Amino acid sequence: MYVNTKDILEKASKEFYAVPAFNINNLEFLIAILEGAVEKNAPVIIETSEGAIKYAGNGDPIRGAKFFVNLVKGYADTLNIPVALHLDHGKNIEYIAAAIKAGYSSVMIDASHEPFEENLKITKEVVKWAHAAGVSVEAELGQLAGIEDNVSAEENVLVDPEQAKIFVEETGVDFLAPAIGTSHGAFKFKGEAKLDFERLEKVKKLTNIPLVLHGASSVPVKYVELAEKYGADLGGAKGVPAEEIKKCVKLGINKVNTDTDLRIAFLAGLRKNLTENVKEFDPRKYFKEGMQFVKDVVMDRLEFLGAAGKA
Ligand SMILES: O=C(COP(=O)(O)O)NO
Ligand SMILES: [Ca+2]
Ligand code: NA
Ligand SMILES: [Zn+2]
Repeated sequence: MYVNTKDILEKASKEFYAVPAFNINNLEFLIAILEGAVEKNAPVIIETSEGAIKYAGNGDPIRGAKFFVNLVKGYADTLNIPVALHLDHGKNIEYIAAAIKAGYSSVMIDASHEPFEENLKITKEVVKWAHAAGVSVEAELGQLAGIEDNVSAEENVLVDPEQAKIFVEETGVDFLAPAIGTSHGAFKFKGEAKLDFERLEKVKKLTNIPLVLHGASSVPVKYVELAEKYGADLGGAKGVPAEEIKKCVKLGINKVNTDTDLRIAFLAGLRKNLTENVKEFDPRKYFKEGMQFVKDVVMDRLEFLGAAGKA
């Protein structure tokens, strides 16, 4: 069933587990994710960046947002697990408005590159607007390095826990993404992963709302190697080890944004399948292996985040 993201995350926050938020751009990832969540009897959050909405709507945010709401709601309403649809890294007011109007469960307003007061002001506006439409809101404090669609920043700016307390009280935001050292994309960290756990613990204590970990892909070696075996060049790809993410969950992370891992898994399956089946020209056949790998990554993540069985 299609639900509000807040319902999923409040329960997770109370019981100290996390629910993955998987980014999609197309039908194949959506089917693989939802079938993985069904198999694990788990809640799941589907999220689309503004770039995904632009892609699905061929440049029109209203068309793209409606397309995804109908696609996700249509499929989710036939399932017995809670499914939410979230706008990831909302920055462009046109896209945020389109998502709210189309019926997204929640929207992120990402104004974390702005000065604190500006971020607070913009977020407050969006919260008023979204709440009037029954839509929940995520915001971000601090900055992640790395790239993702229209989101890019030179380097990490870690969250200030005291600021987080004020921010949550003043804005009424439903869940918060504190920057604690992760970054977007497949090339995280220069050297070892270093997440600021003490900082995370302080933010949870001071805000006591569901928290979001961005840039949380682990970049599993087996799919990187398989993709490279069939011609990809992902040299130097590195992610956040699952053990580090589990530590974050224990400290109060409840939504874990995962995009890159699904992209790499699908890429590996697609390259392998196309290479091994040179006569195949039915996409329902040559997409299958990539979809299976995406489903495997989804089920593994639902398991280690503690969302399995929580539907
Ligand atoms: O934060 C993410 C995804 O991060 P990854 O690139 O690590 O999958 N989406 O908002
Ligand atoms: Ca940001
Ligand atoms: Na988000
Ligand atoms: Zn992100």
